[in-house]
Formats: sequence, C-alpha cells, structure tokens
Amino acid sequence: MLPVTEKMALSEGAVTAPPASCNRGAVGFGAREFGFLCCQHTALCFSLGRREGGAAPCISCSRREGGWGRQASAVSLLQVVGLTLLAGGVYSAKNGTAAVARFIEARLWKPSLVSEKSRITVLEALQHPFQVSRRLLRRPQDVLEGVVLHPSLEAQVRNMAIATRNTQKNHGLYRNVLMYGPPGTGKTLVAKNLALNLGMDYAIMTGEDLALRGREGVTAMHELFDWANTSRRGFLLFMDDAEAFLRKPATEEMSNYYLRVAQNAFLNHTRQRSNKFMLVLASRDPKQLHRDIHDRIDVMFYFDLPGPEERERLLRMYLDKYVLMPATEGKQRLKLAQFDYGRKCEEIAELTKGMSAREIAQLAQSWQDTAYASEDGVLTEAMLDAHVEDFVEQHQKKMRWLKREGPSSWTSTP
Ligand SMILES: Nc1ncnc2c1ncn2[C@@H]1O[C@H](COP(=O)(O)OP(=O)(O)OP(=O)(O)O)[C@@H](O)[C@H]1O
Repeated sequence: MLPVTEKMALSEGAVTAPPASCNRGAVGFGAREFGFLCCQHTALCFSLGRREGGAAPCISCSRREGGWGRQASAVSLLQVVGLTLLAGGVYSAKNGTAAVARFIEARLWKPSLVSEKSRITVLEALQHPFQVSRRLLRRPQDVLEGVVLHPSLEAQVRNMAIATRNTQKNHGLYRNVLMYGPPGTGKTLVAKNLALNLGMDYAIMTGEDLALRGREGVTAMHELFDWANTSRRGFLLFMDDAEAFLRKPATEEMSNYYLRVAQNAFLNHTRQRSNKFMLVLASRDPKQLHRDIHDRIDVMFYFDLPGPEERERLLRMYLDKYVLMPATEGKQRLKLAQFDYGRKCEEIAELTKGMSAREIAQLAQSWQDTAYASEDGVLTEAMLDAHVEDFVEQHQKKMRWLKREGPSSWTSTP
C-alpha cells in the first residue's frame, strides 16, 4: 500500500517526482510528462494508475514491447471481454440450437424406447388424419372402463384417479406408483385408462428393452425424459417389467457397466417428484427392485389373479364384446346359438381357476375366431365348451413349466 500523501498527490495529477516507494527517480509522475513504462519498469508505479500511452518507447529503458500503460491495459481488458463474449455467444448459440432441435424433435418423433404412446406427433397427424382424430375423441368416461378388478383394488384405483386429477388441477407434484402382481392382470390397462381418462399423455416402455440397449441406453434415457418434460397436459410414463432394468446393484446383470450408468441416469431424473410426469412402474417381482427405486415409490397396488367373481364378470364382459355385440350388430357373419349365457359364464368361471384376465380375454377371442371359421358362422354351446377345455389344458401345462423353473419365474404375493 502507498502512503496516503503519495496517493493524494497522484490523485491531483500534479506530481512531478516519483513517490518515495518508487525507485525510478528519473521518471516523472505528472500525467503529462509521464510517458510509457515497459513491464520491467512499471511494476510498482503501475499500481498508482497514472500511466498513459503504450505505443511510445519506455521512458526508462526505451523498450517498446510489453507495455503496461493504462491505455494498453484497457485494450487488453477489452480483448479479454471481447473474447469472453465471443466464447459465450458461440456456447449459447450451440446450446440454443440444440434446445430448438430437441423441441422440434420432441414434436415430430417419439423416443426410441417408447413402444406405445398417446401423444400424436405432427408427422402422424399428417399421415393418418382420420385415425388421429378418432383417437383424440376416444376418452374413457371412467378409469375402470373395460377393467375388472377385485372391489378393494377398484376402490384404490378410483382414489388414485381422484388424487391425480387434483394434482393436475393444482399443478402439484405427481405421485410415483408401483403396480405389481402376475402378468395379464390389468396393470398396463389401468395405467393407460388413467392417463386417457385424465387427458394426460402417456408412453409405455419395457425395462427389458432398456436393459438390452448397452451404451445407447443412457442417451435413450435422457431422450425419453426430455420428451416427457415437453408435455403440457401431464405425462404418465409406464415402465413394464421394471425389475429387468431397475434391479438391485448386487445382481449379476448389474455388473454391466452401461446398465449401471443408465440406471443412475434414471435415478437422477426421478430424484424428486415431478409436476410434469408421473412414473408408473410395473413389476412381477418387486423384491428385485433397486432400493433407491423403492424410495421413489409413493403408492403401491397389488394386482392379483382374478377370483371366481371377477372371472365371471370378465367372462360376461368378453362374451359380450367378442360374441354377443358383433352378433347383434349384424355387421359380421357371426351368430350365437340359444343357451343360457349367464349360467354358462358361471360354469366356465369355476373351470378357469388360476387363469389371468388376459387368458380369459384370449379365450373369448378364440370363440369369436371359431365362429368366423365355421361354415354357418354360428357359435354353439358345444364349440364354446371345447375351447374352454383346450384353454384349461394349456393353462395347466404352462403352470407346470413355470413351477419347474422355480418361484422366481412366477411372481410376488402382496
Ligand atoms: N383386470 C382386467 N380387466 C379386464 N381385462 C384385463 C384385465 N387384465 C388384463 N386384461 C386383458 O389382458 C390384456 C393385457 O393386460 P395388461 O397388459 O394390462 O396386463 P399386465 O398386468 O400389464 O401384464 P404384463 O405385465 O404381462 O404386461 C388387456 O389388454 C385386457 O384385454
């Protein structure tokens, strides 16, 4: 620091002698007399801030280069600022372009991980205008439309729908959901119905697909979340077979480096509940899920195999959908012979014990196929019974195979 007197004298610009602390006595310090000092001779005096020039030779040693005069320092400061601004400009232009590209991409394409989605891209709207408008108009009136569940689970699903609607209205944070239970019990169906009923976008992906992506998995994961975050209506992201991707780190598959990186990327994206998307994970065996995933789950629903009453309701619903309705509408060549349909459904409900709702839907579809394949298009009671017998046999065979593979090939209980 300079003595106060020197500072005062300098600030008045009238100093002709150097300050006592400066050993360059030959150099005048008045703003006018004082010319330029090279780097070597300016170290101390520069701190006084009275230099001028920079183009002239150093008045102490006549060197021209490396000037530290005020003008020179101002020029280099300007250069630094200029270069910084230029670098900043290039960087923001690059990022801005990438953001615009991502925005356009999100509206034109779907991420590669998504197998099914509700969101309509510009390309799709242009390619299939009629299908798209029909899809836009289709909206289930009830979250449980076309779904048969145990009454207690039905009540829980309804409550979740009400809570999600309120979240949507209040721009709150969506709850993350885990649906678990045997395959074909309606997990995907309920998630889709929930999204459609609430007017949310949805996308369906499978954990296994992601697990098999290798190094591409991480990019695909970021792409997916970027896409989900562009939704203005709220987004439901459904991951089927979640345990294939989000399994515990100790398991054999997790020795795969890329899988671990993709899993971390997923955990990062879901670190906090979002007001943009709702995560719905479906798993047959939630015990295998990563611990951190359990931390992210707010609600869990167990989807069990249908009991006798649900099987009967399913049989009535699918007989109606695949046989009675087409028969009464008369659009297709299909008729149903006369017998007591209600009693028949009760009987079949007993015989189909242990079958999933999907297997029951497939059974009813097979009745329709047989009727179409028959000569007169009439589905008789005997034809119906024959199919039930086949299905029961197939189901028992599948169960024997699965039992041989061990309990892990099957599923968790609540
Ligand atoms: N609870 C249900 N009520 C009515 N139909 C159902 C039900 N569960 C399944 N189905 C029928 O089975 C099909 C497949 O069901 P869904 O995909 O929802 O099962 P899931 O539990 O997600 O099984 P997975 O894990 O194998 O995908 C549905 O499209 C529907 O036809």
